[in-house]
Amino acid sequence: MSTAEHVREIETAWRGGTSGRDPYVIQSWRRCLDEYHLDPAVNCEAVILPEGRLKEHRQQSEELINIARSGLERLFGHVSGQNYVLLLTNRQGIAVEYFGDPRHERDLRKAGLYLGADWAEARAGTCAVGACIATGEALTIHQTDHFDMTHTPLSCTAAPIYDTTGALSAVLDISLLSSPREKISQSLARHLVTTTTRRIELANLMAQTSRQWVLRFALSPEFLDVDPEGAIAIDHSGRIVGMTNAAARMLAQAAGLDWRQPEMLLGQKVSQFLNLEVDGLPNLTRGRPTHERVLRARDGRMLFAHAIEPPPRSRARPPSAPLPPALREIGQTPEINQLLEKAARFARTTLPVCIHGETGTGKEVMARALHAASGLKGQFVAMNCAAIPETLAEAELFGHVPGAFTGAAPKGRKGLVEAANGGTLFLDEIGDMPLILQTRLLRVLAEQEVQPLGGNNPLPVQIRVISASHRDLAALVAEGRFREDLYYRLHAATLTLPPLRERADFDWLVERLLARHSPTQRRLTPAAWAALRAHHWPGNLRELDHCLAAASALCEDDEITLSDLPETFSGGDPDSEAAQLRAALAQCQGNVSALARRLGVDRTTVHRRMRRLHLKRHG
Ligand SMILES: Nc1ncnc2c1ncn2[C@@H]1O[C@H](COP(=O)(O)OP(=O)(O)OP(=O)(O)O)[C@@H](O)[C@H]1O
Repeated sequence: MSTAEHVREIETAWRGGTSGRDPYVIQSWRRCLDEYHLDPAVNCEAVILPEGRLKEHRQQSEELINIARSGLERLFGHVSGQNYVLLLTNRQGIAVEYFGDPRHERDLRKAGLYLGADWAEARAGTCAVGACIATGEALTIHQTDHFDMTHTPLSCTAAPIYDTTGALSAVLDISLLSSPREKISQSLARHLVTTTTRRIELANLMAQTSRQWVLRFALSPEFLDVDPEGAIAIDHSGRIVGMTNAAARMLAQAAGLDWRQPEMLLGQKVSQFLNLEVDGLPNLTRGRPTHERVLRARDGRMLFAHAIEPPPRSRARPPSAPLPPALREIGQTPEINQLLEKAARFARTTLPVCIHGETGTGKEVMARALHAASGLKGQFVAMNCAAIPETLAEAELFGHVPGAFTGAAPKGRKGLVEAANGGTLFLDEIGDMPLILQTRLLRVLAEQEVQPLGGNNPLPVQIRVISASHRDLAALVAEGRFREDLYYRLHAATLTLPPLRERADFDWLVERLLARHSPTQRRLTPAAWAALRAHHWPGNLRELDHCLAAASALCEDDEITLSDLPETFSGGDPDSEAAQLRAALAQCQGNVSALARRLGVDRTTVHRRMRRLHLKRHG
């Protein structure tokens, strides 16, 4: 088909002319023209994200990739030798996992059948991943079904993967660079992807469920125990707390509801949908023959069911779930790990969290990680209470209506509280918040609504507040400079970050920050390592970050030496006792015994001097 013919066909279909295409193809063409304003006459190359952005997307999808991997490997095994490529994309349409024949890597990359490819409909036009995200259904976009002529050689089949709350979380796509002309040739591909996504969802439900019953079901008894169609997680009171997409469709059909409204299903009693009470679950376990484990849905359909009992609660602490990826980035010691496990538990709640720690210890980084791990859909909005003059802070936080005060924005302005609606409001240096603002903030938190300055209509808001301070807030309360009621409201949960000088993962942090600042792999010489380890780090991670950024900028080859470090390390005042001792320590590569031998004193003397001069011990 020529480009002109293709464009003509799209235009005819857009005007409502008859077409032999599947309705979902026509609907996607319409979206491309009406919503994304794409032009079918203009060819666009496949978009592949740069390494850094791909890494972010992969980190966010890490848990899913791990659960999906064995299903993907198995599927790739089935189709190997037939030139199929598998892509797992996130819900934005970015390919975060890829299985393809390395011999065709160049062609696959060019066609966008590659890791990091962006298959969002708004950018790629009609394509299987994009249409699957838009419709939530499995489908095939075959050759000239594609909107953009760049993609018309391809045949792509995609199926959605839903999380246990019924939200679309990923798409599995199986594609061919070249395929037979008939679209029907891809029905087996469609069957394979839907089977795989169903199994991935089942595996995900099992992985997410530890304290609930799981009810698996099938329409016929033969495959019930080995390959069920769907599954539901049920809590001890008989309410549905998780489900696969096939289960959501079954439940919705049973009650005459729409499966696309999972909120109508989650939290409901299972007895609303099936002739089953929670007490009946033990009768559906494996101990009973499959053909006797029969249930009837409220619409009269018969189902075969398999109930899996929650594992008994052991007295010992259960092994902790893997940390959300955003939190894993923060540190590596057993102490930090304990803190991160605590943070992961807080992240799953809406409790206000107060983060303590000296300046630069990573309080904002922790707040952002908590937000990322919370799954909240709204934004992360930060305000530094110490940086904004008292006169402006009120309007900044709560917004204002037009003409609310002299100098107000003519159209009014949305405040940070409103911007954070549905997300997280991070209040840094909360101890510096003026008392009048504390009173207003308390009212917003108590009433869950905000009234912009000069306005009469309060707006309902749902925000999660994370606050941080390097000051002793309890002391500020005692001095009457911080409201006691606000203090208790913000301190539902607390996290305290250790100063850098106390962190045993210092070397790990240095390596990570170095990688962040050096495009190429850079090493530190032993003397530079020793100088860094010996430093007292009053500015904590921020100071370390800046120090390594400066050293990376100065360093001309792939080795950072003592002279690349800021002057304080190589001894700004070479005659000062601290500088001399630091330099001598660095020359001995941080080894206190070696230094003691060299100075002709014993080790305790060296240690005493180091303590006095705030020098840190090697390692
Ligand atoms: N876990 C970490 N790994 C690497 N870098 C980090 C980590 N935590 C913080 N940093 C870096 O340290 C610097 C300071 O972090 P952040 O702003 O979160 O600290 P803070 O405690 O909020 O500071 P302040 O008390 O001044 O508000 C930033 O450059 C950040 O990138």
